[in-house]
Amino acid sequence: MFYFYNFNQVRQVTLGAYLRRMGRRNRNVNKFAQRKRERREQEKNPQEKPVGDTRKHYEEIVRENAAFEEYYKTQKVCPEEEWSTFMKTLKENLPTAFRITGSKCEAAALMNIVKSEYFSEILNMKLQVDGQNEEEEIKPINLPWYPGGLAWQLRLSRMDIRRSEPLYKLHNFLVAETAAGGVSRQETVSMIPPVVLDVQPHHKVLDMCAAPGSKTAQLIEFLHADEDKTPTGFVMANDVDNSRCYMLVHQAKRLNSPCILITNHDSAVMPSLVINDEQNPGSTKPLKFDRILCDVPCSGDATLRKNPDIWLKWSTGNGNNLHGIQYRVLRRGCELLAEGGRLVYSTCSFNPVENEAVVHRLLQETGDAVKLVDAAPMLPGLKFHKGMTYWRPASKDMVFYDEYEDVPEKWQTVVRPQMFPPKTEDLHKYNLDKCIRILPHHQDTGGFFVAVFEKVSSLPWEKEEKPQPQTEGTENKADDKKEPPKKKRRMGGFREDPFVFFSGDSEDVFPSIKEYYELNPDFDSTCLLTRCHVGKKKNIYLVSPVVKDVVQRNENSIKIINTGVKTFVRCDNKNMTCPFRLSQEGLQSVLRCIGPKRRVRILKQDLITVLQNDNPSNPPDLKVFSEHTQNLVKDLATGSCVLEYQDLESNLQLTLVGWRGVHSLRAYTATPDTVHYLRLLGADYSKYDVNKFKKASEVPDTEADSGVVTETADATEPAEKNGTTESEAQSTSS
Ligand SMILES: C[S@@+](CC[C@H](N)C(=O)[O-])C[C@H]1O[C@@H](n2cnc3c(N)ncnc32)[C@H](O)[C@@H]1O
Repeated sequence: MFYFYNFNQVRQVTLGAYLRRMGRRNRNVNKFAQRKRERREQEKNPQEKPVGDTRKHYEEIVRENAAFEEYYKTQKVCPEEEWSTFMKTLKENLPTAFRITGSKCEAAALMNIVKSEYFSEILNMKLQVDGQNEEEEIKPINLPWYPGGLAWQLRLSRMDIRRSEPLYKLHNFLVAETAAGGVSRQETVSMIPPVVLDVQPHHKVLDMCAAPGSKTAQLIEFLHADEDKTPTGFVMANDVDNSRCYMLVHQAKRLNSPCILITNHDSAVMPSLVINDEQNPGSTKPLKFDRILCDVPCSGDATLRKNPDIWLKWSTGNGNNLHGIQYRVLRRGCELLAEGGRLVYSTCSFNPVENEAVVHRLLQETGDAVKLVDAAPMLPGLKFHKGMTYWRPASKDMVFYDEYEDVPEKWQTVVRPQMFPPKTEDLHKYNLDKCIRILPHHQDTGGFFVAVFEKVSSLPWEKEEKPQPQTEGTENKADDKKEPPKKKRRMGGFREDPFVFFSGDSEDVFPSIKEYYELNPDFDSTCLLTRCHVGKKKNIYLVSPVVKDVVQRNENSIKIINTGVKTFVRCDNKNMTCPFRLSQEGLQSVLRCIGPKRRVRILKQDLITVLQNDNPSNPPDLKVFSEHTQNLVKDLATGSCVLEYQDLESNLQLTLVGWRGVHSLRAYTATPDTVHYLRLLGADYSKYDVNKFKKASEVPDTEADSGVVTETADATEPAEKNGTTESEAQSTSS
C-alpha cells in the first residue's frame, strides 16, 4: 500500500537515484519514454497513483461504476443497511495518516512536538467536507491499535493543506520528518499487516512483495524494538520489479539498519536459501523464515478513495486474472515459512476472489499443516467485518456462478474451480471468518483484507522431501541435487556490484580505522563490506552477522540488490590520520564499539550552534563554544568524531557525526537530519525552512507539492573540502 504524497516522493527520488546509477543524471530525459514507462508501471500496479499531470484530473473523475456496485452488492461485502454509507465513503477523499518512528526517546520527543506545536493549532479548525456544504472538525485521532500509540489519522486531504497556513505547516513537518526518518506517512489500513505479523528482534522475516516499502519500514522498526542490541534476526525485502527495488533501498536507507537485505525475484518461485546451522558447526541448513509478509499485487479497488481513476476501469476481470499469482506467492510463502512461524496475507481489494478464495485454496491444499489465526485481539478498537464464507465468482460479462459446473466453456480458463467457496458442510474446516475485512466507512480509511496464518507442521508435499545434511561448500544445491551444475545465471537485466566482505582485522584499511576510533576487540570486522573488488575502498558498509551469513552463502542463487548501512566513508584529509570518517547512517550500529577518544559530550547550546551552521566552508570557530566544550575538544585530534548530547530531564539522547577542524567544530549531517535534530532541541531551524505556504499559493498545485518533496528528500550532506560527499548512491548497476 502506498500513500498519496509519499509515493511520489519515493518515486521521484528513486528515479533520480536510478538515473544517477546509470550515469545519466542532469542529461535530457526522454519525456515520451518516461511517460510510457509510467503508464506501464501503472498498468502493472493499478493500486498506485500515477505521477505527473494526471493527478489534477482526479477531482473531475465521476466516482461511479455500475458494474462495481452490482458485483459487490451481489457478493454482499457489507450488510444492506450499511451499503449507502459504504458507497458514500468510497467517493470521499482519503484522510491523512502517519506514524512516528525512530528511537524511543526521539519518538517520545517528536510526539510531544506534534501535539503541542501542530495539533494544538488545528484542533478547533473546521473544514468543508468534500462536495458538501457541511463543515467538519479536523480531529486528529490516535489509532488505538497501533503499538505505543504512535500512529495518527486526521481528516485532511491534499486540497485542504493549501487552505490554511497551520495545515501547511503540518504538511511541511510531515514531509521534512519523513525524509529524516522521524515520521512515516502511510495509509491507516496499510499499517495493519506488520502489526499482526508480530515481529520480534530475533525473527528472520521475509517481505515477499515489498515495494515501495512502507510495510518493510514497519517490519524493520519492529525488528529494532530493543534499541540496546543489534537484532539477531533480519528482514529480507523482495520485489519482482527491479526499478521498484530501489524504492526499497530508499526506505532502508532512511532507517539505517544493518539487518536488511533487498532482493529482486518473482516470489512465486523464490529460490530456496541456506543458512549456517548453529547446531551443527560447519554445516548449513535450509533457511526458513519465522515471519512472512505476503502483501500481494491486487486489483486495488479498496484504494478507490486514493485512486479514483479505478472508477473508470474497474472490471471483474482484474480480480479473476490476479487470483493465480496471488495463490502461487502465498503457497511459496508457506513453503518458506518455518514450522510454528506466522504468515500474513493481505490485499487492498474487496474482492473475495482475491481474498477468501485464495485463502481457502491454500487451506484446502495444505490440509492441517497451516491454519488461520484470529488476529483481532492484536487490534484493539479496530472495526472490521469477519471474512466471507460465501461468494459468487463472475465472468467479465457480469454473469455470476454458484458452481464451477455452471461456467460456460468460453469462461472456464478465467473463472477457475479453485475460485469457488467451500461447501456449507466443509465450512468448519477453514474458519474463513477469522479473516479481517476493513471497509472504508468503518473508521474513515481505505479498505483492506488481512488473513493471518500459522504453520503448524510441514506441508503435505514437504513431508515427502528428505532433508539432506549439507556441509560448507555444498550450499545451494538443495533444489538441484540431481541436476548437473548450472551455468551461473545472469539474473535479471541488471548486474549489481559485488558484496566484498573484509577478510578480517588484517584487511588493508581496517587497522587504521580500528586504532583511530578505538574499536573494541569484539567488533567483527568481517561484517564490513565494500562494493568493489579492486581499487580504493570508498564507502564501507556494515551488516549484522546473520545478514553476512545469508549474503555469503546465497549470493549465487539470489539476486541481492542492496544490503548494509554506510558506516565509514573515505575522506583523504591530510588533517586526519585515518582515511575514513564516520557516516551518520551507520553511526548507531557502530556506536557502542567506538572508544572514548573520539567522543565529545557536547552541551545543548553548542550542539545547536553546530547544527545551525549551514555553510560547511565556514564552520563555527572553536572560540564560540562554551568553555566546557572547548576544554573537551582541546586535546581531540582533528578529524571525524561523535557528538553526544543527553538531556537528563526528558531522557533525550542525540548522537551525531561531527568534525573537529583545526580551529572549528561542525556537525556532519544531511539537511533533513539537521532540521530533525534542531526541532527536537527546540531550536530555531527557520533558515532551512522555506515558507512554502506562501510560495505554494503562487504556483500550480502539482508543482508546489512535488517541489517540496523532491527538494527535501534529495537533500545531501554538504560537500567536504576534499570533495567527498555523502550523497553517492551505494548500489550501482551496469
Ligand atoms: C501491493 S504492492 C506491495 C506494497 C508493499 N508491500 C508496501 O507496503 O509498500 C505489490 C508489489 O508486488 C510486486 N509484485 C508483483 N508480482 C510479484 C511477484 N511475482 N513477486 C514479487 N513481487 C511481485 C509489485 O511489483 C508491487 O511492488
